[in-house]
Amino acid sequence: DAPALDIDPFAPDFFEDPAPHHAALRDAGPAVRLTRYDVWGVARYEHVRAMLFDWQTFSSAAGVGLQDFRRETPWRLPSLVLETDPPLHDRTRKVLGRVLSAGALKALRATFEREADALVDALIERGSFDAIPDLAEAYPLKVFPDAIGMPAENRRYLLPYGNMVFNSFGPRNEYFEDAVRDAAPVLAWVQAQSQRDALDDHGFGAQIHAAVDTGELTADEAPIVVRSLLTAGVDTTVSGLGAAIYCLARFPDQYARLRADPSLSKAAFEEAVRYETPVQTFFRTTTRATDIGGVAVGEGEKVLMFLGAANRDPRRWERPDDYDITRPSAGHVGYGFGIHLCVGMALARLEGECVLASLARRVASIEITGPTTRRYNNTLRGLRSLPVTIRAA
Ligand code: HEM
Ligand SMILES: O=C(O)c1ccc(C2CC2)cc1
Repeated sequence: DAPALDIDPFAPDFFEDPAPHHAALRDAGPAVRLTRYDVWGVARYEHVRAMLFDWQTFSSAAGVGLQDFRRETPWRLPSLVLETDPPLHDRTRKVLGRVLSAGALKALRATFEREADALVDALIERGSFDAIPDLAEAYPLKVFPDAIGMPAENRRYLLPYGNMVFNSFGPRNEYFEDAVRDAAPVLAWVQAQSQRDALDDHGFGAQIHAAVDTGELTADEAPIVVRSLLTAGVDTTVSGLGAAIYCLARFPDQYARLRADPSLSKAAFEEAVRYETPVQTFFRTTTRATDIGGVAVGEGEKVLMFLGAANRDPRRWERPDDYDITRPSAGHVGYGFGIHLCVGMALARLEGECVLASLARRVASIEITGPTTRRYNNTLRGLRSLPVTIRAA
């Protein structure tokens, strides 16, 4: 019968070094029974990619976490994009896709570049700092809430809220319990911040609420669609930027290549997203009996997609464990694929490109000069601390 493993993908030894567990999962078969949670796990690139494209068989509407919304009350009101299937998904995604389109973001490029240069110059003055709070967190927390149209105060709730939600996709373990301990003020703030009157007239928030005036969204839906940006728009790019800085600090030959050609900053960010896969896992729920690479899977089963394992699958990637900024990393599943492909991808890439280009032009070297500690979260992969010393170019 089906291959089975007793691993726990939501535990410290998995978080600290997923590689051996990912290899065991890929090698055990196309789909593996995760006996600890009584769900399926899929880790090979070929099958993860196929699942992402087959939304009819592998649905998001029962939630993309371990919780099955058909059987349990969701921890929060479900997202109207992430946790829906067509046709509802089509309507809400169309609004977000327009607001966050590469064309819409052109107007932000100059601001994003200026903010990156200002932050990097200030960090050069300091010389030594912690690249996670002082750079990976500081930059998205400055540019993204501005782009949404949020007031300057109260941005401190964005990270705690993201931490809760990304933990809520996993089991109700200590990481979830710790994250939701004092949730009330944060949840109240998110609800208030998503309302039309809490957002300035020009940002992404106002543009989403304007879809009510055109009848594309109802007045009740708009705040939930805005909530999607508050949820997914910060903690993800924090992890992505942290991953990129960590890669460039660990692999100085790659940083030297970037220094020689700052136009490689977009590729360097993308390869970090493949290499570290900031969003490690998501679930789907089967809508019918099916098979994954010949392994029979029943109807109503939760299937965990290991995006991080797929992005290191030797069946798909040459030298998968090398961080190589000249590799063609197109096709990685770090942003998902198919109808739920990350709608904020262009924004994330713009942030990554701006920060890495500023570093490439202004900073001669990035050295890790203290102990790194990892953040434990049920979905997000990232460091808690990355002490570095940088030298001006
Ligand atoms: C490096 C940064 C990011 C990574 C790695 C990332 C990753 C992902 C992944 C893997 C998905 C697919 C989820 C699924 O298939 O169930 C996704 C969807 C999504 N992302 Fe991103 N994301 C990033 C940045 C952003 C940003 C900056 C925003 C908002 C501005 C955003 C908003 C969303 C939304 C709303 C969805 C749901 C789309 C849908 O279901 O149609 N993400 N992201
Ligand atoms: O719509 C949402 O609330 C939402 C929450 C988390 C994500 C993760 C994948 C980045 C995406 C969307």
